[in-house]
Amino acid sequence: MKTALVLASNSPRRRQLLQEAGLTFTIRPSTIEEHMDQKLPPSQVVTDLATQKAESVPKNDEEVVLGADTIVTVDGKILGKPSDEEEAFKTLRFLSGRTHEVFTGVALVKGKETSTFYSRTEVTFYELTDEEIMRYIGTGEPMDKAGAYGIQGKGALFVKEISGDYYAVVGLPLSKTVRELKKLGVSLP
Ligand SMILES: Cc1cn([C@H]2C[C@H](O)[C@@H](COP(=O)(O)OP(=O)(O)OP(=O)(O)O)O2)c(=O)[nH]c1=O
Repeated sequence: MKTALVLASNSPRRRQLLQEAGLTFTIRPSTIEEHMDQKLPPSQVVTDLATQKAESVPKNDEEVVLGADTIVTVDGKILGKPSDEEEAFKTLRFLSGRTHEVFTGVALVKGKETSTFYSRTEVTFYELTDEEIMRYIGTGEPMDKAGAYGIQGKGALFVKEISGDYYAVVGLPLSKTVRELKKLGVSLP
């Protein structure tokens, strides 16, 4: 019996990345409240949240459930999704002209076993003017994204340098995920 993949996510980006990789899967989004403990290391924050998401959805014995979480950190401060435009502005001001880290955690649940891994990517932004930030916020792009930007969208214009997995910044370390899924019996058709 082939193992089927379930994506425990509402994120259109995660869906699209897995589709583009050629995987077939069912979407069963998790509805957990995301609570982050700012005192924990970011790698643990993202793997914990990914685990909570993946373990919260129902599955059968032939299914592997994938949950993921992405956060941005700078100076030891964790930045999730902005709650409003003002917070998006403050976040982007904060990220302007400096290097931040993007952590994405992934959890894969099969039967009673949960395995996790994470990816860390460094992203450096050019100096941003207030006008540039305001114009960007006007596009609506920052509001559902960690760190208030999307590297796959107009946020790309802020990026001076990136070191690590681009796809992990978008929301899923794709090549690593496909490799780990293969070990659990989920393979490309
Ligand atoms: C930094 C960055 C984040 N993001 C997104 C990826 C994630 O979808 C989002 C962070 O929020 P998450 O809480 O990781 O995910 P989500 O709420 O969108 O989806 P779900 O919990 O149902 O899986 O930020 C981008 O799309 N581009 C970027 O450049």
